[in-house]
Amino acid sequence: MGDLRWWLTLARPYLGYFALGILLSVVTVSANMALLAVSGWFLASMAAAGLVAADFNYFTPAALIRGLAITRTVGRYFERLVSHDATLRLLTGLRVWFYRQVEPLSPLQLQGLRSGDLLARIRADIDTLDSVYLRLLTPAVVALVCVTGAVAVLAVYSPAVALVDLALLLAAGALLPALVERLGRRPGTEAVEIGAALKAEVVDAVEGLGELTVFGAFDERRRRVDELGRRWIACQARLSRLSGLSQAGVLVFTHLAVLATAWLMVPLLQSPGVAAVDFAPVVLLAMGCFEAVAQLPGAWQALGQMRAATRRLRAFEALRPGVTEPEAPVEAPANDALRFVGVGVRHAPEGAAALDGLDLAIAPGERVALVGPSGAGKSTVAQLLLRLVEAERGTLHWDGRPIGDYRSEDLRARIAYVPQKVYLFHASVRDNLLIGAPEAGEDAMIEAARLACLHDEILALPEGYDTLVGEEGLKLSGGQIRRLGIARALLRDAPLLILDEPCEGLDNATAARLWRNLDGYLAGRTLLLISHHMAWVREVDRVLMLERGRLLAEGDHATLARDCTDYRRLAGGGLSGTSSDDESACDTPPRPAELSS
Ligand SMILES: Nc1ncnc2c1ncn2[C@@H]1O[C@H](COP(=O)(O)OP(=O)(O)OP(=O)(O)O)[C@@H](O)[C@H]1O
Repeated sequence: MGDLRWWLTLARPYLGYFALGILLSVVTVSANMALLAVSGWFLASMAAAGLVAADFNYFTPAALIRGLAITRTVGRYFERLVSHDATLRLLTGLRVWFYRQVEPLSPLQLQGLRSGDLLARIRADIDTLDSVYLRLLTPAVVALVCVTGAVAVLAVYSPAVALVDLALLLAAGALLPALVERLGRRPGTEAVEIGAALKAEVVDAVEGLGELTVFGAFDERRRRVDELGRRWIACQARLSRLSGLSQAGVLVFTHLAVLATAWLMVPLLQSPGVAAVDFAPVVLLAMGCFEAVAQLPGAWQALGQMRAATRRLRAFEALRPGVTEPEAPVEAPANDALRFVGVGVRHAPEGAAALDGLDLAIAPGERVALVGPSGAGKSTVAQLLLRLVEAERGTLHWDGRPIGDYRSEDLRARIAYVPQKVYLFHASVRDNLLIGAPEAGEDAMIEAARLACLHDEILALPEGYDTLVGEEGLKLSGGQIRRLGIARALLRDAPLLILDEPCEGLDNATAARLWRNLDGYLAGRTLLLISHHMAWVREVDRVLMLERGRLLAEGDHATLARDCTDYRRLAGGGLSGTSSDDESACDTPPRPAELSS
């Protein structure tokens, strides 16, 4: 009931269309029932008049029959038109609702969902819900109205006939659906869940096709897809069998009603007030009533699927955006003075802290490198600045104000970010470059590509800047993808540049060239470099070393390389003039305060 209320709230803007569609459905089904009854009466009356050679005005009933036939056809046409229109509007409304639930969520909150599963929710689950109107509400209202009307007409001839038919109609329109709903609940729920898992598995397998082939894991994955496919088909087969049986059940009740009505009508034909020609219309009307309930078992059978789809969609209602926007935001920051005071971040409520009381400061225009072992929390610092995660404790000040005072949009506008994994869209090189700066001109784009040491390689592609990069940049090398990500960020012309592992996949000569280009570009900008590439780290103003979410040491590269064992161990062979295994110089790492003093 709660789910139906939820659905009705979402469908409120379209209730007028639904009401019109249902009204047209009632008119169509009523016209059909009346057509059967009037035709029966007409044929019987014509036959009776023929037997006794009496005069019979057949013009009026013939006109009525024609009128009912036209009403039925035209009614069906407009009913389909209106109900399809209403359904498509509802689909749009549901998709917009779903998008509104997902949009404020951080990409990190959606990471737990497989992309195929998200696709299944936005497509198949929403499609399932559109049938609440077509398959559930409309047949239920039509059955209620038409059966009430028809039984009232039957009662005029014989209360006994009306009662018996009502009982059989209840059996076909209420008892049978309840039974079918009970039996269809489990396969219906499973069909939705297994269908979604199947989509997710197939999308995952296609995305990881390269790895599966190289590691010889393709057959195992195919076996899993086959298994899910088999289970899904089994659910569908059970649902189809149930659907066939329920339709057969409606037919059985229809024929029982015809037999019972005929059996009860025969003795009544002797009584005054009932004419012999009434036999055919009463029996045909009793039969026609079942058209109104015929769809109900199927509708109730789909209830299990509808409930499962609703549950999967409503799961998003419980998700709150990971980052809250201020009610009264202040002006965007004027500079990039950043100060972390005791900042703690946890990616999952029950998970370990990614940042655990981090204290650090970055001055506007400073070039800072964030180093530390894997999992130390370096990327989390970038995610905090990008407002993808929120600190659970401590404060992060930006231009002297807590970060939560600003609109996320304003902060992101100040940042050019190259993530650890650069994502390329299946579009041209140009489109991928312009994502962060759609207004940028051709010259600015080429300049950014030059700075990222990519321009010549783009020109060598078959269609230069118009070459399609393929799914996730399949047609480019790892180093090219990374430099495209860098060029895209540089084109944004933002005052704070955050580079997360920018040298990954680059040879030393290209990395050196790239740094020389960046050196000029960075004038007047702030750089936060997250890197294990010592050739770049040694060039920045200050190195901040993190470990387990805390600042372990800070200073310039030379000082750290001289005084800090952990830094030397981390830098490994990247330190010239310092032996990485000479650990005697700094047995206990200097505290940040000692180093910066
Ligand atoms: N989306 C996430 N959900 C749950 N835990 C996460 C998530 N992202 C990071 N973590 C955890 O937070 C901690 C810090 O991760 P982070 O990515 O910031 O480390 P890092 O220093 O950048 O590591 P690397 O050098 O390997 O990129 C790690 O323990 C990691 O497992």
